[in-house]
Amino acid sequence: MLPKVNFTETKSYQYLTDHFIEISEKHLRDLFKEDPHRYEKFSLKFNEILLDYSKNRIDETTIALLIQLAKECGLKEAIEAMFTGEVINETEGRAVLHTALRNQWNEPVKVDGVDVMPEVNEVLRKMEQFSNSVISGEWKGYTGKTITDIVNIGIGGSDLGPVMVTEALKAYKNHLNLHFVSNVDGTHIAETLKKVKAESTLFLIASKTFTTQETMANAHTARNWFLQEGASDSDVAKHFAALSTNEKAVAAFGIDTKNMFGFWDWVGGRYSLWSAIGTSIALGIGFDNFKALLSGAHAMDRHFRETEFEQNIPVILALLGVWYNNFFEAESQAILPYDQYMHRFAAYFQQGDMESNGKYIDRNGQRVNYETGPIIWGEPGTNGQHAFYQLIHQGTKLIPADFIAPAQSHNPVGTHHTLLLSNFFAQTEALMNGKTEEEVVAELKASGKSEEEVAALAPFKVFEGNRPTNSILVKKVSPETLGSLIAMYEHKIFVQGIIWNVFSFDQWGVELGKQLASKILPELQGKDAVKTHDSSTNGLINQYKAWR
Ligand SMILES: O=P(O)(O)OC[C@H]1O[C@](O)(CO)[C@@H](O)[C@@H]1O
Repeated sequence: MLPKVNFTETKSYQYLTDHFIEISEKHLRDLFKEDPHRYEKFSLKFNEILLDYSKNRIDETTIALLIQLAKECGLKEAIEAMFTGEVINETEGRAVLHTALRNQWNEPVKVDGVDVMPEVNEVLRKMEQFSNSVISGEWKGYTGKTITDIVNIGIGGSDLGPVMVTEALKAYKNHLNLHFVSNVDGTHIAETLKKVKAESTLFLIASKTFTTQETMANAHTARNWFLQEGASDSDVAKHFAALSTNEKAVAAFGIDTKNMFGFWDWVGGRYSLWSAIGTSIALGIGFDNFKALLSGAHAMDRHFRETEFEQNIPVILALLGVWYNNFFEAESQAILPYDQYMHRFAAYFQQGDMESNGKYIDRNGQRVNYETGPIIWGEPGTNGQHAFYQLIHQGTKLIPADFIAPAQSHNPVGTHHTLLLSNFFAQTEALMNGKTEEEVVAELKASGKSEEEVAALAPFKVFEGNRPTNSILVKKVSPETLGSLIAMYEHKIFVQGIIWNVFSFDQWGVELGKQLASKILPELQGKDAVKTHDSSTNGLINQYKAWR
């Protein structure tokens, strides 16, 4: 069982409330002037990842109090409860063990007294065999041709992780073309099918439950297309595989369960890229690279479980997030990777974070009286700079941001990487220091502007600064480092869920829309005018029916 503490009733919260008044009046510029050792004090290194969190609106007391808060909320016990397979997803009655999927040291992990590692290793072995045989060309399609294209059909956690990872690790890609179909909008599958040939395409139907409406609709369309292209029912086995926990539904769909890669109910959808859901990753970058991704995540798991909170990267990131969310009242958190390959990283953690901690009921079943999960957003630098950074620099909202960049590029073309990184370093410095009125006036005068012009323009050119950032500099975006980075954010989300006292591993909030859609579907299919809803919903449905 997880602790169920209201963090706003702890002693450390009270101290933090007083301390906040003091810190909120200070400018980061001054904090750096007062203490020239901030970087040494507020940076951490783990393997080839450096976290510099010195450009945050904190001092040593802030960190000490936040750590005290984590302790008062029972974080240590909670971490152990997760790693040891306790049923911490209480509303669904499940353990939470994505860490077992990447448990490369193979220590036993027990669920209901049974070690899950033999089963985990067995699925990994099957994924290895399968991906090797498809990549090598040993696996043949129904006309005897080798496979050239993989189409992963899944949504949410059965799509976002594989998409994000295969994009981030594109530099490691082999000859197989990867396609991902998620949206139930027929355009997504139709446009994908235009690009592939039935005889050389392998469809992976990725769905934990194997009941998700979008995925099932796309899977049926793919199979119908496959049969229309000249293949027969008996050819389906060579071209369709399932990644799922639901053997019965897989068989009912017509996929040979020999081609099924299983996982377990203790793997949450948004934490499932490490499981059989990662088969498209293993196919696209090879099993050894997939294994390296798991190793990187495992290394971060050990760091998270074994390191004192003061040096614990996910814990520190989480506590900084709580500091801004609950004291500075920041509503969102930006994730800004200065790496084009990582262009889906923020989108991936929109599900990871917002589906986990976007909850207003606490673990006692009570409505919370404080803010929980932030809005996560972001785009890769430098594109973001030319889109929304204006608001981060001079807007009225405080947007704490994580800047992520690799020191080495996979594409060292001319001076591109140096240009990119000069922006990475410049942005966090600019956000921290800003530009004072004095500096602006001096600059305008030096450019030959009149007194009047200087006075008129100056307010627009001033940057308050004092905008907090984390800089996460990695050596290179390798499978190991990416694995560690993903696990780092997963654990950050876990820590915040513990402090906010929410259940981070269920997602009841996505059910209502699904329920209503299934009620509306037959109404759309019928001819009669719809009168069963409010006037807005009726009006919209009936106009749709008139226009379609
Ligand atoms: O893998 P499944 O069962 O198709 O579910 C897909 C997604 O749907 C959700 O349940 C809700 O969006 C996610 O948590 C999950 O990742």
